[in-house]
Amino acid sequence: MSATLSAIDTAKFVAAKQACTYVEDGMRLGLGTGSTAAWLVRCLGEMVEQDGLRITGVPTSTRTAELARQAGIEVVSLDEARWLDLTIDGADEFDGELNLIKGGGGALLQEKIVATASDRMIVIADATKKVETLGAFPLPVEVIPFGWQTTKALLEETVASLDVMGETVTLRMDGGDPYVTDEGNHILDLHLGRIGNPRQLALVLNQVPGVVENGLFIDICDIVIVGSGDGSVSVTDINDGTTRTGRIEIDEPANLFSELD
Ligand SMILES: O=C(CO)[C@H](O)[C@H](O)COP(=O)(O)O
Repeated sequence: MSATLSAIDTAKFVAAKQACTYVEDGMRLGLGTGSTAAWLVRCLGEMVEQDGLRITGVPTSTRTAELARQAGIEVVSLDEARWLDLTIDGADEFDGELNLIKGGGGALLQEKIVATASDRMIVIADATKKVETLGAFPLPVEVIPFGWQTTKALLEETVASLDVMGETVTLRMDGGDPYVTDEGNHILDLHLGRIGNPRQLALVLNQVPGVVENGLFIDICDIVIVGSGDGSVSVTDINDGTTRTGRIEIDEPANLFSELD
């Protein structure tokens, strides 16, 4: 096992480390899902173990719940926590207004509920997630299994007016079977290329019968932390319009790294 992190893992790690500076003793935290959020959970676990940090975490997926428990973080349900101080999560894309596409990992429903139930949401990402206009990443839409083909046809009709080309709506697969979310639903990915008006689209999609939730996060994210492979970070806060830069000293996260293999 190499002890050196790749540039992309370093970027995710330093973004997660920077996000940890927002975490205070006693906080109730929403814990995101995905490879970047996994770094966060490992970093928080280290703070719990080594610094005696006391936090409770509400995971946004069974995967994150398992990881958080392994890391020694006290896990509670959202119904137990009711309201959260902060949610930290990854994203598939973010734009200049800090609107997001999420759900590449299939956890968009719990992620949106948890982030919305938080005083603040911080997104941690590497620079590849920043876009001028959302939509190059296929937009995930969670739909109930009943009548999903009808829902797919209605979604195709809905997005037809957006002037998109080709097969625009595809059922996400897991091996040979439809992907099943933690809530027992399926995911339809919308290949739009460009989303001119994400705010409007988010509202329209949720009007289609069978749609449970879509992966557009509008006015939910407060701060985006972008990490880079050289250890630098940039922090953009939508509330005061500032972007600050800094650097995280990377002391080899050997104990964290070992859990990746
Ligand atoms: O929305 C998500 C899961 O549903 C993830 O946050 C998103 O897919 C980013 O994942 P990663 O950090 O692995 O790139």
